[in-house]
Amino acid sequence: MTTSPLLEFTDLTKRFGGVTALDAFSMHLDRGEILGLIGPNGSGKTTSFNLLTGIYPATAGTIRFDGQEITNASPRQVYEAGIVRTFQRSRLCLELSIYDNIMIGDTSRLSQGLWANLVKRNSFRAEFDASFQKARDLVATFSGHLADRMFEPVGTLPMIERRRIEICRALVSAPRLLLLDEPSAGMTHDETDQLMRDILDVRARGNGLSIIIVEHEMGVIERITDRCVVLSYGRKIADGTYAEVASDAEVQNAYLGVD
Ligand SMILES: Nc1ncnc2c1ncn2[C@@H]1O[C@H](COP(=O)(O)OP(=O)(O)OP(=O)(O)O)[C@@H](O)[C@H]1O
Repeated sequence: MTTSPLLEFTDLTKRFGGVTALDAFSMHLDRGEILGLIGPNGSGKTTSFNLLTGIYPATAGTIRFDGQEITNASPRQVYEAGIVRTFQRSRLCLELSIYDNIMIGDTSRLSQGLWANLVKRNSFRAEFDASFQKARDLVATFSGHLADRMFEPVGTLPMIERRRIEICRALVSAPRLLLLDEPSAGMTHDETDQLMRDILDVRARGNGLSIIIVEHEMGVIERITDRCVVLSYGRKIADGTYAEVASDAEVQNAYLGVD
């Protein structure tokens, strides 16, 4: 069994002109771990996700995933390595169905192009049925009644269900690392509570999934994370359990301006 970290940042640095968004940030994520990446506004959390997923190149430093260096890999290479993300703002196509939205996340879904599918109807049908079943099974693990509405447009669903669909879209490619960017944004307290249960369920189902969650709701972080890394002005200022980092003087100072 491999015990090396699944993910490692070493001295990861990103400058945008004169702004240092990440400053020699080093951290690791263990296999199967749920890690909270927290810090005040502008501390570099989203930039970390953007470097990890190939949206921006790093100015310096390295990213290793499962023993391979992936610094500056393209978004496609990152996806193929098994890293997927959800976004702060919903990226669902509201006019499209639940099924369509989920299958956008699975680029392995159909092996042939349009013309081959028109000619070879039977093999297309078999591939379609398998992909539909896969999406439906995944949705059913979150919500039985949603699984019966796979062809309804996502725009008719409440926020919690939309978030679930986004998570299903991320999970349909069977990733090893799920990045959640503020999953509670725009949801009520009760919806957030349900979503936390969903996330813990996803992890409990196993498959070795690891999760990094960026979240401003500290109740969420406290309840679902195994460990937290705290950023302030692009620098790591604490690394430990929620209880440890919450009682750290530098963390309290960064959040509250308390000395
Ligand atoms: N594309 C960009 N161009 C210029 N500056 C940027 C860019 N992206 C981020 N920054 C700057 O980098 C710093 C870190 O921003 P980042 O969005 O990573 O913070 P964050 O911790 O995710 O904040 P929030 O909690 O508000 O989402 C900020 O000063 C931000 O203004």
